[in-house]
Amino acid sequence: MSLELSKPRSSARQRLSSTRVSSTTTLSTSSKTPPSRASSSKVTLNTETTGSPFISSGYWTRRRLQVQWDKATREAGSASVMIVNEVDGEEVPGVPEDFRYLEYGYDWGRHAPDPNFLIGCDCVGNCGSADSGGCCIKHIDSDPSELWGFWYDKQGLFRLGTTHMLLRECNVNCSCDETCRTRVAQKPRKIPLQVFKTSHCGWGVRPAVRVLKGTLIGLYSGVLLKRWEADGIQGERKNYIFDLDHNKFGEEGPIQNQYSVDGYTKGNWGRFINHSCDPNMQVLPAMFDAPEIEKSYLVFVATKDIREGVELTIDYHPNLGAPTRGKGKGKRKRRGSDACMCSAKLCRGIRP
Ligand SMILES: C[S@@+](CC[C@H](N)C(=O)[O-])C[C@H]1O[C@@H](n2cnc3c(N)ncnc32)[C@H](O)[C@@H]1O
Repeated sequence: MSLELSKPRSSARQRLSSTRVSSTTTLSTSSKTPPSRASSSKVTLNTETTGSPFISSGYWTRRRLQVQWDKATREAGSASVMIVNEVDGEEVPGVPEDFRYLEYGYDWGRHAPDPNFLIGCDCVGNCGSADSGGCCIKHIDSDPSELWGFWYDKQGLFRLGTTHMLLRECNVNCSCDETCRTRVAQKPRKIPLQVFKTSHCGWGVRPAVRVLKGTLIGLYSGVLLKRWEADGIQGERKNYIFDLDHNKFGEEGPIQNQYSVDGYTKGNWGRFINHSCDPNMQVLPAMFDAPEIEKSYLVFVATKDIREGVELTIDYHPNLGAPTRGKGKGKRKRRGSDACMCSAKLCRGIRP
């Protein structure tokens, strides 16, 4: 999946590739089948939580995993994430035995940012209000893509179609207060979600309430790794790695300065987002607690009004262009390990 900030675009360019290119954020989807549950092959019937005969495998039971997620979301002050399966007997989504739910942000490890280098604003109160001083309405480095703030409307919805491809929010060094209109991605997630078993794409994510176009649904979380470390990861874990390879000029710079997010053993609901050729979300980078763009967050933004219960999806490879009927499911193969199983009318047929 990729994001390009150098050109004014209204949607993120996303791609799947094991060969990374500059200015991209990649979510690898190379495994043959949706990862199933934890590592142990022992299969037992579990009736612990619901009384129904869900198939349990390995360490995780539905109840154990749900308790962990409930605790983490509560502690983060976020809305709930429920595990739901109305399709078959698989009790839990595929997570490794040492999985830890991380609702918000990154496990920075050795790469913790230094907030002292964050540039703050001098606004008073709520940036953009008549008496704030208006310092946030300014160009930084004469670059319109860095126009500070105001890509959100008064309801905190992202103004889709603006040229801003970087959500630079106010931060700890700003003089404004918590009511500031630019602080949206950094706030706890408000939309309650379900991680649910889909009919064809393993587990996916859906909202438990209606979601308005422009809503920032939340952030992708995980362990921050140097890109060269992430490049060495193989197997199932590779499916949960996002490369943070966007930057202001669309150039990546040396690999030593590039990062990826590994959502495999630590992560949130974002690791279960499936691909669709006609998605209802896009991914944008957001900065607010790290001065380096290479360490920005990945934010899922609704690009349509989404009804309760409709699966949330992104295009893993939007730079392939819009699918057309001629190149869609009618003509391309939909079998095999790389078959796209999204139900879009204009499905490309092949999963990127
Ligand atoms: C990041 S994971 C998404 C969560 C995954 N469905 C699960 O159960 O854990 C990416 C994997 O989901 C599956 N997947 C996602 N979108 C798909 C699609 N449109 N068609 C088929 N499989 C898909 C593929 O197995 C892919 O490697």
